[in-house]
This record gives sequence, structure tokens and C-alpha cells, in this order.
Amino acid sequence: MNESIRHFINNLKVRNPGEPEFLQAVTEVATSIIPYIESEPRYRNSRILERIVEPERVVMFRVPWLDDKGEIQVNRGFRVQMNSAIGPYKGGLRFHPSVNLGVLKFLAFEQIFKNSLTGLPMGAGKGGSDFDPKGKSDNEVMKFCQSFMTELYRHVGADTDIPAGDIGVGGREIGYLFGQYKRITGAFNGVLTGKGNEWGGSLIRPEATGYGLVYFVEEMLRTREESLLGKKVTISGSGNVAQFAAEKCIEKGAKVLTISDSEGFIYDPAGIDKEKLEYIKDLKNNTRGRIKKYAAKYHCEYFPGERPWKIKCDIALPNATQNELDVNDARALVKGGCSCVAEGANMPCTPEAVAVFNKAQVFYAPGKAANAGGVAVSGLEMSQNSQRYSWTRTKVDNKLKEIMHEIHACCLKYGRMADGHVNYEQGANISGFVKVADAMLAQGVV
Ligand SMILES: NC(=O)C1=CN([C@@H]2O[C@H](COP(=O)(O)OP(=O)(O)OC[C@H]3O[C@@H](n4cnc5c(N)ncnc54)[C@H](OP(=O)(O)O)[C@@H]3O)[C@@H](O)[C@H]2O)C=CC1
Ligand SMILES: O=C(O)CCC(=O)C(=O)O
Repeated sequence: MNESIRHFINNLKVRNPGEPEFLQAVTEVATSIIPYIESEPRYRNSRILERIVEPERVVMFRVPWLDDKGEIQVNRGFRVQMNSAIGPYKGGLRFHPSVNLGVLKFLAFEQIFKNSLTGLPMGAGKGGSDFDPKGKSDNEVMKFCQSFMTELYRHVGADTDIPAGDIGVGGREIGYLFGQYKRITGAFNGVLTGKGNEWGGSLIRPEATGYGLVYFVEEMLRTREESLLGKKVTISGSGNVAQFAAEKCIEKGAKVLTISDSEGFIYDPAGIDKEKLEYIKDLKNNTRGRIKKYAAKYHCEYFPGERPWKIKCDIALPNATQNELDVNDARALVKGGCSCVAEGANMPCTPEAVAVFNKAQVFYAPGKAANAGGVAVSGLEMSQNSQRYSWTRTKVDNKLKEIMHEIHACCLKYGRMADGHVNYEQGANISGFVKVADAMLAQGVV
């Protein structure tokens, strides 16, 4: 680490105590950006990096609600409005007990680069609550969402800040949030994305993060004249991203061996096929059960309390949460012959794990590039809402493929190393940075 990077990170630590995920995300970006900034005095002199790590605004609020027993519950709500240089704040809402300000700042920071990479005019934000939808009735989730929006509505808007889903926030939650927004403001507009198709949503938005991830993997494989056909894939998570990543892998002729939730993973050596995937979708989206039920139904192994990275594979797709793949997992994957790791989740691989992949010259795609398809189609949902029009499934899917192709090209442009190896992390960071930094320069000291 050079002296400027060390100095920058030390300052950051002093200014952001108790926020390890935020420090981790910024350190990763700063390490590749600072040498670039040092060669571009206009960015250095205008202190773009020092500005970009400070949220433009953070809102924190009380969320009181009544549970089914009539008792009062109190949660904490947040919206981090990180950067609006290239468009209105845009990014998901996370409902999970682990949510705190540091986690949301890390996610909002990642969103700056990701949204820039999509090529669409979207700034960056992220929000959420420590509310846990797991184990709550539909009525309780609705009560919570209504209370959350009763404060959030003041801070969001179709042209200012457009939230969407993330962990714990899917179609059901977006519906309740939208209903309450409309009730308070009287406005039917594109204030949220991930809406239902009948009320302003875009076709392919639910699929977009998982599909986009697989399109990105295809782009990487193509540089080695390979395809997904016959490849063995391990996946973590069983939520929105994991389900549609699995669906696209199966469609492309790959064999999906694992899927997980926060309690453990299942290993199905025969492969998860379309019918088994439908079972998973029903289990997770409708009955909201645990993944171990899959093992009982399809007679395969279940590993309680473990993550799937010890299973031999060609491609690994971490699709659950941050820091779910550590250095030992990375070593096990490399030893097992894995040659491609692409992040469906945000920052699922620890920095030490990434170092192992880079050393072994395994393809490694950071989330800000590989999972950008979700927010990209959210951007397309905003365009359709502005036009008051709905595009066909094929049109949105083709646009998604085009965007993932372009993001891959940006990574090649800025990430090609002297030995020919592509460092996708560096490529994504620099490419995402340049557009935002130029916009900030043009807009003066704001
Ligand atoms: N939805 C989207 O469009 C996008 C999502 N992402 C990222 O993808 C990841 C998954 O999001 P999404 O699929 O939407 O979320 P979901 O809530 O739909 O699914 C999350 C999955 O991850 C598991 N999980 C959550 N927390 C943990 C944990 N601490 N340890 C182990 N497993 C965990 C959940 O298990 P359980 O049910 O047991 O909690 C569940 O299987 C997140 O990192 C998110 O930020 C990135 C881009 C866009
Ligand atoms: O669709 C969106 O606005 C946000 C998706 C998201 O939260 C993410 O990209 O991490």
C-alpha cells in the first residue's frame, strides 16, 4: 500500500469509527483509484475522492408499529443519499436485523460506481431498517412498511430518490411501501422500482440481477472461448438473485449444484433442474420455508451452518450477503478447480479471498459490475414510468444484455494488466469513478 493510500485510509478510519464494512468497501476502491488519481491532477486537486466518501445526506428515523398481539414494536429506519452527481439517488432498501448505518453506507458507496457503470443517469443511495421480515405475518410486514414510508415519503420522489428492493425487500414489501406513498401524497408515479407489472413495474426487473450476473459470466468466459454449457456452478443464497441466477444457468446448460440460506446449504450432485427450481421459488417466495426442506424432498445432502464453497465447481456465484466467502473458502475453490467467481451479492468476498483469486488468475467479477443488471433494469423501469409506457420482455432483456456487455467492455478498458490478465475490480472501479468524478468537477464545489 503506498503512502497516499495509507494516509487516506487512516483519515477515513478516524472519521467513520465502528463502520467496518464501509471502511472495507472504500479501502478496496481507494487502493485501485488513488494511483489513477495521482496520474490525473484535476481529480487530485479537486479532492474528488475525499468528497465522494461523504454521503450528501443521511436520514435516520424511528419506525414504530403494532404487531399482531397489539404490542408496540420499534425499529430504526435509514436512507443514505450518497451521491447525486449523475442522477437522482437510486438504490435498494434492506430489511434485516444486521442493518446499521455502516452497512448502508458501504452499500450506498458501492452503488455510486455500479450505477455509473450501467451508463444510465442514476446517482446512488441505499436505505433500510433493522426490521426482520422473517417470521412476521403479512399483516405485520404491511404495518411496518406503512410506518416506514410514513417518514420516508418526505425524502424520496420520482425525480429525487428512487428506492427499490434488496435483502428482505421483494415484491410484497414494495407493494406495501408504494401503497402508503400513494395514500400520503396522492401521487401515482415512479418513486419506487420493482413494482408489480400491473402497476408500473418493468418486465424482467425481478429476474434482472440474476440474469445480468449470468450474462456477465458469459462475457468473461467468451474471452477464453468458453461457454456455460456443461459447467458446474455453486450458488449461495436462495433469494431473488440466487433464484434467477440459477434459472439462467440451467437455461444455458450449466449444472447448478448448490443453493443455501442463512441456516445452511444443500448439495444436489444430480443438479437443480427447472422443476426443482420451481419448488425452491415456491418454498422461498410463498411458504417462506427453510432450504433444508429441499434436501428432504429430493434426497440430497444438507449441510447445516455451512457455506457451499467446499463443493468442487467451475464457477462460483456468491449471491447471499457481504463477507460470506473468506480466504479459506477461496483457497478451497481454487484447489477444487474453480476458474470463475462472479458476485451476485454486494461485497460477498473478503479482500483476502479476492487476493487468492487474483494470485491464481481466476476470473473474479466484483458485484458492482456483475450484479449491476438489477439496478440497470430499475433504470429502465424509471424510463418506462416517465414515458407512461411498458416495454416487452424481449426489449428489456435485450437492453439488459447490451448493458452487461458494455460494463464488461469498460472493465476490459481500464482493467487490462501488463501481463494481459484482466483485473475486473480495477476496471470497474476506475471506469465507474471517471464518469461521476467528471460530473462532480463540472458541477463545482458541491
Ligand atoms: N435484489 C436485487 O436486485 C439486488 C441484490 N443485490 C445483492 O444480492 C444479495 C442478495 O439479495 P436478494 O437476493 O435480493 O435478497 P433476498 O432477501 O431475496 O435473499 C437473500 C438470501 O441470502 C441469504 N442471506 C441473507 N443474509 C444472510 C447471512 N447473513 N448469511 C447467510 N445467508 C444470508 C438469505 O437467507 P435467509 O432467507 O435465511 O435469510 C436468502 O437466501 C445482497 O447482497 C444484495 O445486496 C445486488 C444487486 C441487486
Ligand atoms: O434496483 C435498484 O434500485 C437497487 C438494486 C440494489 O440495491 C443494488 O444494486 O444493490
